[in-house]
Amino acid sequence: MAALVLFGGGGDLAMRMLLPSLYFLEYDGLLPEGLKIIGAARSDESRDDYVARVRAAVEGKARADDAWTDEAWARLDARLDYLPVDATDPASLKPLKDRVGDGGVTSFLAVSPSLYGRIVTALKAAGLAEATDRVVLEKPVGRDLQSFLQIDDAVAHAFSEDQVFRIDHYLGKETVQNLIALRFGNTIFEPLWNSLSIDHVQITVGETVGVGDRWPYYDEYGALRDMLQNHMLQLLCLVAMEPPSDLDPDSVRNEKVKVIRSLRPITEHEAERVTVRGQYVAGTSEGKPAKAYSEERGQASDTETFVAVRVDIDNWRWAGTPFFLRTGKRLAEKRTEIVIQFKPVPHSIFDHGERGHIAANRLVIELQPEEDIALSVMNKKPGLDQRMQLQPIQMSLSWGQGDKGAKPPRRRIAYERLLLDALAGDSTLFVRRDEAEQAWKWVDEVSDAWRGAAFKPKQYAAGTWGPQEADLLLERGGRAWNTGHG
Ligand SMILES: NC(=O)C1=CN([C@@H]2O[C@H](COP(=O)(O)OP(=O)(O)OC[C@H]3O[C@@H](n4cnc5c(N)ncnc54)[C@H](OP(=O)(O)O)[C@@H]3O)[C@@H](O)[C@H]2O)C=CC1
Ligand SMILES: O=C1O[C@H](COP(=O)(O)O)[C@@H](O)[C@H](O)[C@H]1O
Repeated sequence: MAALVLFGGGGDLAMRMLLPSLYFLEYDGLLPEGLKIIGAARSDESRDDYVARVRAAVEGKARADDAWTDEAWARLDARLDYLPVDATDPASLKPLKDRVGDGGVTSFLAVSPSLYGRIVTALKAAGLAEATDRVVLEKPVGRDLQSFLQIDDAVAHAFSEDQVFRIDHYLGKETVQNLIALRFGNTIFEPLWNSLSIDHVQITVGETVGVGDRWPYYDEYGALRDMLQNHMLQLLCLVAMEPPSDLDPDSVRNEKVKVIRSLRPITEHEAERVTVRGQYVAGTSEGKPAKAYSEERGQASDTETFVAVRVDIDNWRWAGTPFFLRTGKRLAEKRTEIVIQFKPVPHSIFDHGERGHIAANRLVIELQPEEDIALSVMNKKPGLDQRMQLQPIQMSLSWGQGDKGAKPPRRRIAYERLLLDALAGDSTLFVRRDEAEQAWKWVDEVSDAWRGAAFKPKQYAAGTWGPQEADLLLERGGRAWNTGHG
């Protein structure tokens, strides 16, 4: 690959995530030799000004991680360039094509998704969609199935599927990949990984931030389309999928798509029982007063900033084991976790009141703020009590704690893994067209059900875990959201 072109290379995503990731890859000596990195946007900015902005964006992050060296920066600086282009206009792309030559270009579209269709068409016309070229698309691709198909048809007209890399940055997170290792690198979990042993699964992505300046985008999408359609369904797929026969991109994605196709549709009639929509009102977030969403937006809105759903997967492995998903802005904590709640023992031999209580085993896969996998098991309390007393203990399977005293590995930005894979042409951790299509189909059904049932968001105070209906969603089945850490 001769060049990586960041369309929208001066924007928020590029400056906060992509360019720092590229610096860290450079620091670790992982970028392909000779790769040029070109920022491309409409602003008439000089190379020097652009590079100075990149340095300002990268240096603080790298120093905070104790990973800044002048040598690594000099190597990245030597690769960097900037070209003012309107990516929707083939004529404007001509100088870029001349600059990168024929050695293969990866075009990363860090621009508004509304431009994707026109940009890929222009890339093809400008000779930047040849067999050796690739395109990386940020989420969200589309706002519903119809708009997704419209954009993706244009993409398919310019690039073949193996040249297309649809990013879901959650798939680049270390613990998400560790989930694959846990499930398929060990024998002990697989026999238990089904509805015979697992009572239910919870997936929580809690954020403390509000929508803030992003509301023009967010108000059109809401939590269902911004988070559930992509990140949360991807996590669900990795928990629920059958073992793929190998780690080939298509083997893994074939299994994921089967899961999405097995999601039980949510009907208008069911919407109230199995889904919760919420929107934050004023409250206290991380010790500070927080405005209501409608105040941030400047007027009332029916967009949900919180969603919780009971998802049933209609297949042999998961029949009878619900998956509960919840995500929202301005929640009580920034916490992302997957909880595998095992069934209780069928009969307790320690049944002497509270002291003999047996908590069912629980596997907690924490992605944020810490990265850890912890299994809770019951254990005997040490001592000579006549009646044996039990206590739950947490067994941490954390990857960082292997060598005692050794510095844990630097926590990588998810985009590091994904950029490296896109440059190498490995699409295992990217979303295939049919996966995105099926996910939009299911999400459209949820959205239609909400519309049909005139289902408005319930209010919740900023700094809480969402509307109380989200608790009821589990309480109805005698369950509760995980509140412990681990
Ligand atoms: N920011 C984030 O945290 C996240 C962003 N995303 C996605 O990433 C993408 C980019 O988001 P974000 O960085 O926030 O957006 P920004 O608005 O900050 O940046 C967009 C960039 O696109 C450039 N641009 C606009 N039109 C054109 C054009 N015709 N040709 C070339 N460049 C153009 C703009 O520069 P100029 O005006 O100079 O052309 C600007 O640099 C979106 O798809 C978003 O949904 C996804 C997840 C998180
Ligand atoms: O894609 C998105 O993800 C972020 C949350 O990402 P995380 O890695 O910090 O968990 C979310 O804030 C944003 O709304 C959404 O577009």
